[in-house]
Amino acid sequence: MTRLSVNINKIATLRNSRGGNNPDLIQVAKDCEAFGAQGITVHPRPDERHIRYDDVYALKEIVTAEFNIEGNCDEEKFMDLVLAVKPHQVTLVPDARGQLTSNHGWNTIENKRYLTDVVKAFQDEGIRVSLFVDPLPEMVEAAAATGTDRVELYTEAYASHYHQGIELAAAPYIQAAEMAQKVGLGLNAGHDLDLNNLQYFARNIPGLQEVSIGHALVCDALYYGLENTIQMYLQRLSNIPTGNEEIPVKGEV
Ligand SMILES: CC(=O)[C@@H](O)[C@H](O)COP(=O)(O)O
Ligand SMILES: NCC(=O)COP(=O)(O)O
Repeated sequence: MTRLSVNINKIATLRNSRGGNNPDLIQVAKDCEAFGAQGITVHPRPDERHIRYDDVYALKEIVTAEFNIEGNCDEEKFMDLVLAVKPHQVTLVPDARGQLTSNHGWNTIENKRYLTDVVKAFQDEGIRVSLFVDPLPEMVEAAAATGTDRVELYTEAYASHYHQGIELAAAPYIQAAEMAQKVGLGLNAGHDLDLNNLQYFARNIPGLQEVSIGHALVCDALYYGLENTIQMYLQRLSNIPTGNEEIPVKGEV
């Protein structure tokens, strides 16, 4: 079954908006796990607009499910943080400092040499590496040459076009996923996935191991409550026909 990693960035956004500790990010992470989340994802950005670097150290002490840290390895502080915290997984995202949110994947062809070195630095510390990429088979194929364990498909285009034609919206992701299988990469996905678009995606993308979902899930929790909402997302990921079992991946840590 595709695993659900809950991104708690927006919990930190709400907390920071008043300068106190409400909502308590650490307690929310514990509760997300208790409610069924199979992972916790955070994306500490250089401006610490939501997740602060200190949060990551505190979360490391309490997260018992998969801990996934996202960020840009161009930032030395991010590299140092991840190598110190040693999460289960690091997802490398080529975001510039001023971006509102993540909006593109790596050019794994142009950045092959650089990413190869970075991937090794994390793998040498026992950290699984996932590269955030657009749903382009050539970017997936080139990602494999860096030695990465997985790629994460950037799903904003799927979410944006889902309503105009679901098969057409999913087609590039199926092709990218088939390339991932061909080159022996594990497969994650994320960005703008929600209760409406998730089930079709999970049922039709071969080898999908993990989705990380935050913004829509936190918005849904305002109406349905956090426990209910996590259960609703897990329900979208359950009863997936076999054939989407986790694929053992070379170098998987
Ligand atoms: C990499 C990705 O697509 C998202 O996880 C992103 O990290 C969300 O960041 P914000 O929560 O800052 O929009
Ligand atoms: N990698 C995607 C993620 O962690 C959450 O993205 P979103 O659901 O907040 O768009």
